[in-house]
Amino acid sequence: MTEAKRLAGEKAIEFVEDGMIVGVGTGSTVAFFIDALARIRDRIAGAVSSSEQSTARLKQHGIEVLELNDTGPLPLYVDGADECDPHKRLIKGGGAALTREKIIAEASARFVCIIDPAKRVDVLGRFPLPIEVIPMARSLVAREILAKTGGQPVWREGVVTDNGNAVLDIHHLRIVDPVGLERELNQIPGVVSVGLFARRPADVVIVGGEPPQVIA
Ligand SMILES: O=C[C@H](O)[C@H](O)[C@H](O)COP(=O)(O)O
Repeated sequence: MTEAKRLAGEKAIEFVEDGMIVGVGTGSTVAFFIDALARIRDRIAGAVSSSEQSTARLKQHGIEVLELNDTGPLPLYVDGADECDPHKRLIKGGGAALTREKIIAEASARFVCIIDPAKRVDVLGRFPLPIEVIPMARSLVAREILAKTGGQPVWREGVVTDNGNAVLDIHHLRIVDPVGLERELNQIPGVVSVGLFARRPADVVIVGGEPPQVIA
């Protein structure tokens, strides 16, 4: 799968145009994108990063990292996913970076999602759904989710997000209405963000392979 991730990450470079500020996601697939971006760093105006991990890699490559508050809307966001359905709706957050990823996806005109073929599913939910929560609300949110969805919340113990919060992973969900579930879970007090990208799905999905498949 590593090779498929590399092929997807490198293909996404074709969406980068001269002078762009590029939104950059998080994860092992995005790492290949960042490495490819480094080869054209003189042609871009900088990057907005979704995590401390990606910021470190961007800076190692000499790519300037800018603040979203300073850049305003972005033309392009490139990020991976843990699952992707046929409508380009996603589960994200396996690396606990979901909140900043969601913010940058929302701020971007075009969201290009880069995945390996194993991430494709017909119905979302095989991958446990990550939820970022305010630490003091962890048990409350877990109880509400159990009651509302029947899914099994599991605390990702020891993990603290870049925003200082906790993560719950919801197992055993079969997500037939991703937009509705995203809306419902977002309303529970203490939820910071939900790793469902359904209201704002990807615009383009690149599936790594020889050759990569571009689904627009
Ligand atoms: O929080 C992490 C992100 O949502 C990642 O984009 C996602 O987990 C996919 O990561 P990877 O490319 O390592 O499979």
